[in-house]
Amino acid sequence: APLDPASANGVSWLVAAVGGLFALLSVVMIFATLVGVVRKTRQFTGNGWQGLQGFLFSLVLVGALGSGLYFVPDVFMDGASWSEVSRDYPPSTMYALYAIVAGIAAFYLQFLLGMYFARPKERRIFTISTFSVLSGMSYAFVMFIVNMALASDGSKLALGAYFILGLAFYVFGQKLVRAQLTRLTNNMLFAKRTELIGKLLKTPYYKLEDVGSEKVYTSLNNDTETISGAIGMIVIGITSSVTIITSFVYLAISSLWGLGMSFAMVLVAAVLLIVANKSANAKFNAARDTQNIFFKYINDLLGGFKELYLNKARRNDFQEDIVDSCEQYRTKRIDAELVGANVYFVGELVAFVVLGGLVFMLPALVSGVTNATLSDYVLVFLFLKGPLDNVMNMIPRISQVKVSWKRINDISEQIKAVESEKMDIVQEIPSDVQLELKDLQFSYKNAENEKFSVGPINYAFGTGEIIFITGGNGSGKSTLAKLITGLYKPDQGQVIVNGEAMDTEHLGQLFSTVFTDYFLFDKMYGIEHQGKEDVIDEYLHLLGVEDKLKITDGVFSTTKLSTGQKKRIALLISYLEDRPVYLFDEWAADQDPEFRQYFYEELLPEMKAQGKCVIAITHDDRYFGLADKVIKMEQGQVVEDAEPVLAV
Ligand SMILES: Nc1ncnc2c1ncn2[C@@H]1O[C@H](COP(=O)(O)OP(=O)(O)OP(=O)(O)O)[C@@H](O)[C@H]1O
Repeated sequence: APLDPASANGVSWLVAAVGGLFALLSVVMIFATLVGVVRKTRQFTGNGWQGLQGFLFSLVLVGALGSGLYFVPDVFMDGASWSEVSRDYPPSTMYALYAIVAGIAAFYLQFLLGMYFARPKERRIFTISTFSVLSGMSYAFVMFIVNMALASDGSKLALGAYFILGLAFYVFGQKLVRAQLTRLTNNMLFAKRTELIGKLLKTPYYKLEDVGSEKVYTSLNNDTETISGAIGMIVIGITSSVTIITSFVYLAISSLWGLGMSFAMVLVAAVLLIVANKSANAKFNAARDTQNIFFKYINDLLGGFKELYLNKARRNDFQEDIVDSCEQYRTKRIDAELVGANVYFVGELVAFVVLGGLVFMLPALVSGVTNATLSDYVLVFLFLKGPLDNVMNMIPRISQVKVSWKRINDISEQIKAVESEKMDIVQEIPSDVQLELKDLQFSYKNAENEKFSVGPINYAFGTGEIIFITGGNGSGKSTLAKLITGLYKPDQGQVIVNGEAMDTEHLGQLFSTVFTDYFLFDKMYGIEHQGKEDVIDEYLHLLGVEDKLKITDGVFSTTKLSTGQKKRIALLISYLEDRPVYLFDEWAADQDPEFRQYFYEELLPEMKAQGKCVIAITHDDRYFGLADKVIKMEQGQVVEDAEPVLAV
């Protein structure tokens, strides 16, 4: 008989224990769901016709499962009835039955409750894991049925019905698990991305400069993808592990020795795989580092395309370097992939090694191993090839996820600003400001060769004044501007606003800035443009770009403008921002002489007359006379508080 009372006893106890525990867990879940319903954190969602379909379908499946269970003695225990089973078999058999029935009933109830009283964004981990396990067991079950059919001499139709039942549960379980997982992983990806973006947008400028934008880019893009991609693999791996474990239980009935031997071999293979994988990973990491260099070259290639196009010698030199970098990547990559291929082979071979070991060695090692037992094992391991591959493939994925997860968290940690909360505080912006730079001091920490420091600087200016900052290239003008506007945090000293020291994070709210590397978004973010259409049109006209550009609902018709035109739009935007202090970093450098004159002689005085404080970094000594104060910089120091001389 396929299931004799003696060998069934142990399995029955196991089933009774697992089933009972599962039933208990389901009951706990039912209570949790009911508590949610009472507390109104869960609402009834019928899902209409689709919900009804789902219910009918689940009813059919549960019905099939119930009848399958009912006919177990008939098909698997020599045509016995349940009453005969309870009389002839050990009591554990009936306990197993009760546990299974209780488990199915409780789980089905919690499944329905969870379906009809869903909580928004619910993860349903219990349901997903159950279906994952169920699916894995069904796969193993299908294979046992085939084994039994091969061993039995009678009619195989009843076994065929179980075959179909097992298959149905396998497919249904997989479908459900994958659908849920797709949602789960994409939700996770969404959450991680938005979290990182949220953090990034609260990160002070100087922190991002320290971390480097490339790193953030790869984390946001590649690392999040790696994780979400791997989660699916890992869950499939878990389903497969269940199949393997279930099969092992089945094999234990057939021969404990065989089980021990296969278990040992699978274990050895897994350890081998982990070791091989470690070395593959180290090599992949090395390859990734060279890939980063290659990416930098691609950036240079596209960014400097014009310069390369115009000069053949430059092109050739550059090509040499970029090909060299490709070459390094190739070597490292081949190295890594060869080791990776070994890992793959180890994984692929596991099922065959176990199979061969059992067939050829087990009979020699243990006496009394029958051919029937061997063919049982062979069939099971042929079936298990897929699941074993899945589990073995899961191992490298886990380490990839670990690496990516660590990188995301590292970035997240690095950009996590201690003071980031301060960025959320909206302070009232005064219309009149007096700014005082007090012992302001700063030096670049990331400078590889020589360090550049600014300050200590003491200076005061405010509303109704035009301040020019001048000085040679690299004298620290832009650095000072970044300090004043709070883009950089001073190492020492403070910026005092209307008599009170202000946090670096809050300074930015006072300023409307146009830096030399101004970035023009294709939309007027953060600007209330409604109702200002007339003013905008007037300014577009004044700035001479009215034919070039239309602004509809704050969206620019194009950003393909000349450098000078872009700066003019920047001026318009800073005008609309209407902050008490304007800061222009060599704004006029890109403008034609007429407009330059218009900027210095009309616009700046107009801003001043409106009660703004205007700070301009400039080399235009012709217009120095217009300034109320001129700060001259040399090697990071203010050298001269030049009283303006009127230009002639
Ligand atoms: N991100 C940075 N990291 C390290 N050093 C920097 C950085 N930015 C600028 N520096 C250094 O600081 C010095 C001053 O640069 P800054 O841009 O303030 O000069 P500048 O007076 O505005 O010059 P220019 O007239 O050429 O715009 C330079 O010598 C430069 O090497």
